[in-house]
Amino acid sequence: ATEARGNDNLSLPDSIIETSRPIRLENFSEHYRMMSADSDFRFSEEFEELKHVGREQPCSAADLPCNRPKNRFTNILPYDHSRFKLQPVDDEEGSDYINANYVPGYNSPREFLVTQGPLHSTRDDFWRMCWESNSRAIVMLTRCIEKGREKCDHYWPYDTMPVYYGDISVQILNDSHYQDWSITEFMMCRGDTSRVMRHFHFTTWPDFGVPSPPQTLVRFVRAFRERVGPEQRPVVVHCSAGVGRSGTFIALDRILQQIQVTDHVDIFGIVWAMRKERVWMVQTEQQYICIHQCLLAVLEGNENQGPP
Ligand SMILES: CCc1ccc(NS(=O)(=O)O)cc1
Repeated sequence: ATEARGNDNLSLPDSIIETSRPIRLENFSEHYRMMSADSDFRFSEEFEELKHVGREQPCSAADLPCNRPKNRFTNILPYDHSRFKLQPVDDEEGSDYINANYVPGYNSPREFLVTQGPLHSTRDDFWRMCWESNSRAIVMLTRCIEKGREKCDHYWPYDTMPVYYGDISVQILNDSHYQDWSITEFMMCRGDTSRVMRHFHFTTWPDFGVPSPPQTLVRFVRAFRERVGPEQRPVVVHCSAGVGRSGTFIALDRILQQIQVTDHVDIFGIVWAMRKERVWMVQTEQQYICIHQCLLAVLEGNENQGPP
């Protein structure tokens, strides 16, 4: 059985602390049974070992007085080393700042640009990030309002009239609605250049929770990945804080591609690598377990079971 491992000495470099725990796919079902026994005892232990990963890294740009109002949550700040930098505007202090980090995926070490749900005051910066990063896809994993609270600004047009966000115009070209998500195509224009940006909006994922049933998330990741290939452009991913649901989505996307080509999976290592780049990626233990449940459903061939 996997003994509880890890160390209490948090100053040890990653090279000494284990940063990966690969599991053979043929053993995954037994691994899940063992980890979930006794009320998820070993899942709790393993998730706890991720608690401090990355937390020693500075967030000095986020902490500048001119940038503090740009953060939706005061305790969810981007690490300096992996943050996305907007093209600075003249000598305007903080004009390169947005609460967003590059996070690795299966296809690239900077495959995803993970960010908070834009504020009304930062939505122009959000579109500038989409443009300046050369992204062609946005994954949104929250509703704008949940339980009466604003989780994200409605940063895109309500109808097919073009809307300017700073010097970028956005116009809805078409949209498709499904039970748990919608897919919209925008035309983005800046100066004489125009691009198509696709928006994948998952609408039934409760904050701090998990999709129910987990298979719904598997189906969404598949719907996303069959439309967005492994191209060399970052995918913008956000929820409200840009950590819990965003990290869970990225972990599953990476795993579903990896199991096509290898006979093992390292969920612990994937979450470790994400947390080195952005705080709290996969925020709750239930989200960590959900990733395992999604993989189990795929391996057991019932990813299409449960409510359609
Ligand atoms: C405490 C700040 C905070 C708010 C919301 C979330 N959830 S989310 O990252 O899935 O949007 C995570 C953290």
